[in-house]
Amino acid sequence: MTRETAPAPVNLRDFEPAARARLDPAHYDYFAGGAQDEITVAANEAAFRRHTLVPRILRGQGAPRLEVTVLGESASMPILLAPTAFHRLAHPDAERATARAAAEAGVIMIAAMLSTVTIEQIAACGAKLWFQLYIQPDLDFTASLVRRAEDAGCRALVVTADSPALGRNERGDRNRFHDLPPGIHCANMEEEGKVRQVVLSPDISWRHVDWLKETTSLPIVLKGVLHPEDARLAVEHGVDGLIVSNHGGRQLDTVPASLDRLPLVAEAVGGTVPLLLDGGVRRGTDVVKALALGAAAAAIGRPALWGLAVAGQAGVERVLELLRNELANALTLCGAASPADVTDGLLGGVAWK
Ligand SMILES: Cc1cc2nc3c(=O)[nH]c(=O)nc-3n(C[C@H](O)[C@H](O)[C@H](O)COP(=O)(O)O)c2cc1C
Ligand SMILES: O=C(O)C(=O)c1ccccc1
Repeated sequence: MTRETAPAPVNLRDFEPAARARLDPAHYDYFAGGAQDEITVAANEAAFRRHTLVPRILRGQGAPRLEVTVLGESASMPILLAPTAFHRLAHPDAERATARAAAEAGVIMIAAMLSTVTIEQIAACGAKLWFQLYIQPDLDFTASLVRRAEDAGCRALVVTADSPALGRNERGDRNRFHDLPPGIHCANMEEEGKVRQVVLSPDISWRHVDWLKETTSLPIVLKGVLHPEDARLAVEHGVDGLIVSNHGGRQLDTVPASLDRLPLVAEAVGGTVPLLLDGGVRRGTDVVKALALGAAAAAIGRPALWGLAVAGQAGVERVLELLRNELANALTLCGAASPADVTDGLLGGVAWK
């Protein structure tokens, strides 16, 4: 028997080839790719595979409850949508489809500053939102973006700190993909009919974090923390949460897997601020491992884009539903009643290096 249509995706990884079949190859490469040799891209997923889980038995805990509260915001499960740029490349409904899916699933969406519809349009879709910011050297402009995010109802600011320059994506070079296609632009950067250039500035420093704290009363989450000393500095500077992240392997290549940095960062902050983890999260068991190593929640980047490319809002919803079901099943099989019930006692160590 020959199949006339591809089988429906049954897990997050299945969404990638399905998305690839629908996307312009240059756009697929932009989403999938990482810096240079993509060693860090591979390391992120590999790190989850190395860690083992040792379930507890006969705990009679019933079906697990998945709800969590992160920085005062409740969510239906400990999974967020990581900020990713340019959703319009994946689907005409763009970030609106992603936000509607997040609203439906009850998860927090971290809306990227470089979205292809405005933060106000995203906010109208009903999801719990945090706003991701690349601090621009023009602080008046940055402050105006912060005001817009506040006014739109965003409940935290996620400051991406791992991007003093853009990483080197050679797939983009090969494809000569350096500009957005006509009709697609960074909607938040539009001013009087012109679109401002985005600056990833090597001048951004802790001074800017201090400035931002004076500028907004929203909680500030620093994204891209890998060094325990930076985690300590972040707490000293009054940051409210950290995302342990290597930007999905898209910035400096040969950086270690974010999961492998999580225990060091957790030790450095000693429970003073909540930690989130992104990079390579593809399975419910990955989320359990992130929680066991000290994260309050995990975020997914590319899988949501694959869902968006395959079926718009419904595709992102399906990605979240699959991950939710896997997480519930993994927690049940671990004998854990809730995310808070997950400790490093469930970890069996690293199986191989
Ligand atoms: C296509 C794409 C665009 C991204 N754009 C941004 C961005 O604008 N700002 C940001 O802080 N991180 C950005 N990221 C990084 C994600 O927030 C996240 O750290 C990463 O995707 C997590 O890894 P994963 O894709 O393996 O889940 C982007 C990632 C991808 C794949
Ligand atoms: O692609 C990315 O990962 C990203 O963060 C970015 C940064 C600047 C411009 C476009 C995307």
